[in-house]
Amino acid sequence: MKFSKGLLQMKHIDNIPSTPGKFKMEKSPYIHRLRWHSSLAKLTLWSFVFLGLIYFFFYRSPSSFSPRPTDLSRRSLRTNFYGGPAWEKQVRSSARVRSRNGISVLVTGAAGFVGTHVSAALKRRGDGVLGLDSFNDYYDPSLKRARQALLERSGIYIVDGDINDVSLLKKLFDIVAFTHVMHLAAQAGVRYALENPSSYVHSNIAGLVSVLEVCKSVNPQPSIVWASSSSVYGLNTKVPFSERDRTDQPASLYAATKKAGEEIAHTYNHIYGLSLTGLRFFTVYGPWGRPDMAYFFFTRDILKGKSITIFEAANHGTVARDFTYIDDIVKGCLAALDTAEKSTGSGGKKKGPAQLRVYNLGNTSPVPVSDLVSILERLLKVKAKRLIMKLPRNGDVQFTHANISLAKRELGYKPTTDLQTGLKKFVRWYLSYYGNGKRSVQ
Ligand SMILES: O=C(O)[C@H]1O[C@H](OP(=O)(O)OP(=O)(O)OC[C@H]2O[C@@H](n3ccc(=O)[nH]c3=O)[C@H](O)[C@@H]2O)[C@H](O)[C@@H](O)[C@H]1O
Repeated sequence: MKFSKGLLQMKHIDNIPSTPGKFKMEKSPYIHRLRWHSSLAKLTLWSFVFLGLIYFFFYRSPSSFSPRPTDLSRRSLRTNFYGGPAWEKQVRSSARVRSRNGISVLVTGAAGFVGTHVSAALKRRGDGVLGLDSFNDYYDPSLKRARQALLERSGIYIVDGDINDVSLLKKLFDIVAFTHVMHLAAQAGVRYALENPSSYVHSNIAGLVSVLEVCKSVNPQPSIVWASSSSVYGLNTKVPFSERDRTDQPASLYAATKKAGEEIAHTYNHIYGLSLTGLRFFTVYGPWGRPDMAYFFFTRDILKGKSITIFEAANHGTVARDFTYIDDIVKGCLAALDTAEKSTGSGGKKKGPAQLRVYNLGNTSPVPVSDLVSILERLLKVKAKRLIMKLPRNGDVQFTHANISLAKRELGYKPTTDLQTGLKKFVRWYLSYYGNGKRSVQ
């Protein structure tokens, strides 16, 4: 908005010399010079006003007083102030371990879909949990606030802040010596990268680096488990996808930033001895899910009687996903935290080799998107208005299928929920959350 106002003013200034009659030769040269001088003075004045406004908006605005977000097109250009005894007490209490051998975990993206479920599960077992979330408006923030309210009821506090805010992260580590970081804050969604590419760089690359920078410099260093993605397999055609397969042909910027994250993890492990585990999630779904995902907005649109677009590959080829239920993913996340070895560095220096792992967390049984729609139709008892469309080249891949033998062997990961059962639970939640008419579906 500030930009467009500025541009409007600039247009206005540009218009002055061409004001009708301004340079008409029939007027006396003296008058002409006088007018010309006064126009020049006006132009100079307006230029100063305009430059002043630019200076005020871009250099003196409140957002510049804290570490400045790198992405000016982003939604959260606000500054939060943290601190004070009451705030610190809340942070400490939320992160307090309440069971023997419990861990204290900083969960980034705690108001997100996976973050909420993981935080709740950790708290249930007596681990200490502190959440961090920027509550950005990539999708309806009121859903994030509802998840926050849910977590608050079980004593989990979510700090409202950005992972790029290094001073905030440091402050949190000053208050609590977290043993683990569950880093789930990210810009998700494959197709949105066409609309807002910089948000992916801001969260998935700059944000990851700022989390790792702080983790490497604190003492003791925490162990880190973080969310990578099945999308790193990109255009691979060999299925099922194994961790040993190539990941150098991403189909979306989202995938490219997750792949970059895996390389960045390698660097911080190599230089600083950080223990790092990346989890490649396969299309996670379930209650409290993300409204930008197909199963979620298909449900909304089927109920509204709106048509839905189902993608198909060339020659009527099937588009399928290894849809993975949230409870299975949570088990995988907890197992990754529990098997994470300690980081080996201190004072920002590596003292020995540290653990570096990557696991597929999928369901290992892909389902065509058209079958997903049929299941939803049965559960909702409404016929979908299907529009079949050729898979656009917008970041989507045709097929995902996880080989989970490594996670099975090393994490004891064993998914137990099929799509039919998982969607039943999702639909039940969806109807209870949106169905009473109090909340609008956005
Ligand atoms: O595993 C991941 O790493 C990613 O999983 C998820 O991506 P996807 O698997 O693409 O899920 P999602 O958008 O729900 O589309 C599902 C299916 O519906 C098809 N699809 C989609 C939209 C539409 O209008 N029509 C359609 O057929 C579409 O072609 C696809 O086949 C996360 O969003 C992402 O953040 C990341 O975590």
